[in-house]
Amino acid sequence: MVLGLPDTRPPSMALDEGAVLLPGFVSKEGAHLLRLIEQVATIAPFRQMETPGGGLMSAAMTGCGAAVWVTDRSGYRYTTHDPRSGQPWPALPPLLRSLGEQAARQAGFADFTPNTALLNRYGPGSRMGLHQDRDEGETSQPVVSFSLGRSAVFQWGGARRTDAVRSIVLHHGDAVVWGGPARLFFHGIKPLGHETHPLTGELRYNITLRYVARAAG
Ligand SMILES: O=C(O)CCC(=O)C(=O)O
Ligand SMILES: [Fe+2]
Repeated sequence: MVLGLPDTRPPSMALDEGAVLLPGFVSKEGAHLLRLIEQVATIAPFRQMETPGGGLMSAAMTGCGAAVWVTDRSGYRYTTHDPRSGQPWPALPPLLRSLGEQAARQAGFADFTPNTALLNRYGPGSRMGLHQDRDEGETSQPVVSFSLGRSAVFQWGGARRTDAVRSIVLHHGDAVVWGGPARLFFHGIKPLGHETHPLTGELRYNITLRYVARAAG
């Protein structure tokens, strides 16, 4: 949290069956996680990817692990290699894997075996439209999301795009886990404003840990 105010939120808040907000779950490790992001980005830099429709994603993305989500004119998919460099994606740092497993366990998913971390970087005005995470080829494992730096408004919907959407502010160090009946629920991020965070300035980072069962080259 910013402004030095005490965080009065409970350690776990249910959003839906299978979906949990864990306020401050990684706040102690936040600075360390930001350094890990920097290390990944040295090898596989953040880039704004092209959508199948020809637009640009407003968040810049990269990732690490066995396979990473990419988008270009030919569609959405996971690849084992960074298309920019032709090299395998950087390895998934053990700390990330372990924090992901711990958050999942806390949310009731004891058997999470993450093999990828997608990294999103949002600047002022960056957003992520309402979507489902459905390219993993596997929905029996949850998605674990860590928020770092600037706060953002997370939109949490339901199984259908037209379901009501709740707005939840995610702060530095917060984790959200969704799996089971909520695994394919729609979610997104509203456009960021212009506040700053002591560790990241105007930027927000998000890490999602996932288990990917299918990937292209
Ligand atoms: O930035 C976030 O909190 C959500 C990111 C997300 O939904 C995704 O990467 O699929
Ligand atoms: Fe998502």
